Amino acid sequence: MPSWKVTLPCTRAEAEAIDAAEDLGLDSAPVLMTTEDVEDDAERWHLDAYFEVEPNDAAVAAVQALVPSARGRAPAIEQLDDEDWVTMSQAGLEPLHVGRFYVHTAAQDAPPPEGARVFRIEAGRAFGTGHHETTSGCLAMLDGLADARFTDVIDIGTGTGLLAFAARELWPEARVLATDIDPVAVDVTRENAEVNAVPGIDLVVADGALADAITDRAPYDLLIANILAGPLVSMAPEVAAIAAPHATVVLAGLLGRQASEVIGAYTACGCTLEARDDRGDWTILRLRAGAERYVPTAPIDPAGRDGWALDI
Ligand SMILES: C[S@@+](CC[C@H](N)C(=O)[O-])C[C@H]1O[C@@H](n2cnc3c(N)ncnc32)[C@H](O)[C@@H]1O
Repeated sequence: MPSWKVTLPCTRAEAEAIDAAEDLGLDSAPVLMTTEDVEDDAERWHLDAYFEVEPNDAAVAAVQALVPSARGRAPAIEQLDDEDWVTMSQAGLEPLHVGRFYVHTAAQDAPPPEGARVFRIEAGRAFGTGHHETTSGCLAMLDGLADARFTDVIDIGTGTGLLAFAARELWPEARVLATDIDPVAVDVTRENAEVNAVPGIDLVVADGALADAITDRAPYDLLIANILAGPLVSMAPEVAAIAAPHATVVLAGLLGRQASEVIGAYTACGCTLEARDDRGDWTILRLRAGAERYVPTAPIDPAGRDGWALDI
């Protein structure tokens, strides 16, 4: 999770021109947020850039370059603890209504729409209040599959658990396994499952899809992974290998310009593209696994995955 913040004042025009997922050409891409501050009846704006690692001089310079009006001003650089980030990222988030799902955080208590399945999601130290385009896009994609029948579901990179909970709601008979590389996310998912009275979510801390706890219960007929383009590409053979013939695969976390590379990686493992939803800079893909179970052509070594650092 992001843990450093670089702040600079900016103008409204600069704020409006800044894109949250702007590619600054850095190894560690920041999340950018612009905020309007009202002080003494005057309109002021500032830019916050959240980094997962301490920003170096090049990273700070890249942020400064976004706001020429702040030339000569020293940026405020602050280290955040996880709770600070979470509080900030949840503050002001409006409840979200996607298909039959209504998602809110503890900060909002407006009455939900009648008939909606309500999830109160605390991100804790994990990702996924539903407000990111990737999460809401996956929710919409799952909601659109409500008439399908699935018996074995896996949510790889579950974050707060929200997508696994939606799957549980849509397919009450299915076995649902939620995994994350981050043990904190698994704890947060367990807590959220309790708060929302979501039964029967099995949880595993695992990197990718190679762990015995995952492969032992393969194949899965619905696979969901909202991670990032690099890991999605390098994980394609292991994800395809746990998919049942004709399984549905929902992928997110990729930018639109990365879609062809991700689609190519899964096509090479027997999948075909069925649907694509572009939301802002982000793209959600739905693919169908091949008619026969995919067998990787070479043994997969997670330590040998080479796509992780790719800026594709
Ligand atoms: C963008 S968040 C998505 C969270 C949630 N599924 C959602 O849609 O809101 C990506 C999650 O994937 C997890 N992750 C990253 N790399 C992973 C890997 N190799 N294996 C499993 N999970 C991974 C991260 O810890 C994080 O919780």
